[in-house]
Amino acid sequence: MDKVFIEGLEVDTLIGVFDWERGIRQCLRLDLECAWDVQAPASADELSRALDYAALAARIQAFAGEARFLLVETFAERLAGALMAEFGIPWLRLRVTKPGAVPAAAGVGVEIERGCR
Ligand SMILES: Nc1nc2c(c(=O)[nH]1)N=C([C@H](O)[C@@H](O)CO)CN2
Repeated sequence: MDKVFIEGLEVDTLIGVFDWERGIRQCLRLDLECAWDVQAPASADELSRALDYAALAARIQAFAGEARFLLVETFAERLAGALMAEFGIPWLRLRVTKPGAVPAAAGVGVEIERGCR
């Protein structure tokens, strides 16, 4: 299966369950893999047939800018749904890391897979 991916995309968003988290913005780090045929855009050498990773990244930044979720689970689910619907992605794996949440850990978060390969 071919994939288009974005690795280590950092976004600022309002996220967290505690009162002190509702008044600040925090960084999330996103790793995204999307099933997408690479042969067709490669044979035509045309961006219009490719899954445009720059457009994906811009949409993710806009989503994070408006989001106000409590849980990283909710952030991941809603973002995955939006990207699949808007870009026609049949399958994706999305990992959302909240780097500062547990100081003794390099990162904590969730990873989800949605759709069919
Ligand atoms: N499974 C989760 N556990 C926790 C979350 C979360 O979003 N999903 N969030 C918090 C707090 O917001 C924490 O990140 C503050 O440091 C705790 N556990």
